[in-house]
Amino acid sequence: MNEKITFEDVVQNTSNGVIATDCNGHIQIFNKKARQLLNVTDQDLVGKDIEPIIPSVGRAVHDCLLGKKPVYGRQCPLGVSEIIVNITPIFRSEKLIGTVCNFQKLSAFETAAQKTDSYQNLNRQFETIFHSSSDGIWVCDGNGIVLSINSASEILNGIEADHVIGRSVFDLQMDMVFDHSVTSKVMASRQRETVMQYIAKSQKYLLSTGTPSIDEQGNIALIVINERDMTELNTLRRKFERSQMVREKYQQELSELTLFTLKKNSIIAESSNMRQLLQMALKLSHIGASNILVLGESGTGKGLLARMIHKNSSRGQKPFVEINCAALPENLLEAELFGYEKGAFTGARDKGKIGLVELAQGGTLFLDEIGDMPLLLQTKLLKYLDNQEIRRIGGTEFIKVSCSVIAATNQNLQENVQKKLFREDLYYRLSSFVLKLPPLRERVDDVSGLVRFYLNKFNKKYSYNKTISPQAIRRLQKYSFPGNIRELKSIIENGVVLSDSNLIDDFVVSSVTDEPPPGKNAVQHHLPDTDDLNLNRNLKTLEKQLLKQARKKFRTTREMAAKLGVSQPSVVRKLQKYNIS
Ligand SMILES: Nc1ncnc2c1ncn2[C@@H]1O[C@H](COP(=O)(O)OP(=O)(O)OP(=O)(O)O)[C@@H](O)[C@H]1O
Repeated sequence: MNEKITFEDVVQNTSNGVIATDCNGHIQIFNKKARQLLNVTDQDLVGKDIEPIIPSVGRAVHDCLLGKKPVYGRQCPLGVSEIIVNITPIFRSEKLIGTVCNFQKLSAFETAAQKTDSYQNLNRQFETIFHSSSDGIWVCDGNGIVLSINSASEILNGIEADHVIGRSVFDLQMDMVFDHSVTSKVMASRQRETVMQYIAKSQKYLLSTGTPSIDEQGNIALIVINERDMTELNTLRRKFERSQMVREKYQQELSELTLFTLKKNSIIAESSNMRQLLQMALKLSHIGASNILVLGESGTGKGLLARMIHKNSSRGQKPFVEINCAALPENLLEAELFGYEKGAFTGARDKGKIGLVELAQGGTLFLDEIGDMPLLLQTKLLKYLDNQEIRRIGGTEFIKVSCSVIAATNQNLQENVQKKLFREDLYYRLSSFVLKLPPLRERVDDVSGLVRFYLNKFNKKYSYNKTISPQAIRRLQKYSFPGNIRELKSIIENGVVLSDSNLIDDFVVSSVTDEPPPGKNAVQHHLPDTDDLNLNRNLKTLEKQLLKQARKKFRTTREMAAKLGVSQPSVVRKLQKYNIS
């Protein structure tokens, strides 16, 4: 009769390891297979906590006890191999009394299957990365055969993967898929290469970098090519280059404009220091700057510069009102500047008079010879500059006047400030921007241009066709021109008018003697033949003689001033003093 199989037999002979624990995780029952798989003795297991024996299974047991739920398919390391464990809670009358663990070793096949699974997972991850990359990616083998390309590459190159996979990059190049191949470069150099490709089909520029993967034998196993679309960047670069060109063109136009401006304003400036100064002046015009102080010796072109600043500013169409602060006595100057109401003072016109500041409304007020402005008037001017309003002499009403102010002087204003001849606050108010005109002797490069300019001008004016030789111009370039451009202008005008020959050289050269003639000095030459040695009287006589001579020779007081080396207002005052008309 067949022997009856007990439950014990079943448990002991099952191919799985079986361990039962109490609800504390202590081992109560185990079978042979369990002992075998764990490679332990009975004593190692009986009543022992499962966790120190197989920690990963122990943890699973505790999970099962805590959750009161089975734990299936837990993969746990066991020495160098792995086991797969199912743990089920044991209930009696619904009370949890322990667990039963059923486990078996993973076979080599099962381990391989597991590994394949994880490879598949990895592969899936790579596939996702490969196809979701916005950069194009190609993979070629060591012979340049395309193994795969990603979706971005299909778009960037305007191709389909099926049409290129399995083909050689050399073929693709022949078929004009791209103009040159980075893969072939990598194959030749065996190192990372980068090329810029033009893709005719998609009309894109791609920056392609090929990176080789070298195997253990030192052969190129794979070449991975990464493509980046540079079309956008190239468009941006082209736009940038275009805007650069436009900027250069504007700059060129600006410098041409400067030349044009100079021509328009009859300003000659060939020397670099003068050009720089004029550029600065034009900038001030364009920004609508006010309170510009122009410094420079007499005849250097301060008035001309002030007019240029005005003309080229947004106020150019508005009045340019010029007042020579040295030319009028204090009371008249005030009336001229600020105007007066009728009957404001004896001699005032019946109707009253509008002042120059008011006339300059919206335009430019040019205060020439500001250094000669009397102190009392300086205070009134400062008040106007601060409040932008004036009150006519004898008037009660304040009138708002907005104009830009340019002041000029050949004096050292800072020195005047120190000597208390000029108000310091006014000085700072007027000198927000300072332009210093160099004397002509410091801009020799301008001489020849100025000579040609004025020769041409006076030839036209007097209907002559006089000329000057380069040698005479060179002589002029060595002259110190105490009267600056005004003196040069006057020499050329006189040369054109007075010189007998067509060539004005002789006249010009004789006009520019810096040194007095040998044996005689200027004073001796003009000394009256008298026994009267009174210094003051003789100086006055000499001054009068010189003024008379200059009056005869020059048409304007400015020209006289240039030659005499004093300011024009002082010439005017002296002419009045000696009653020379
Ligand atoms: N760069 C220049 N190009 C051509 N002409 C010039 C130049 N600079 C000055 N001039 C001419 O020289 C003369 C004197 O110029 P301007 O009256 O402007 O000088 P200034 O410095 O104001 O003299 P002052 O201090 O005596 O008033 C003018 O006829 C002017 O046109």
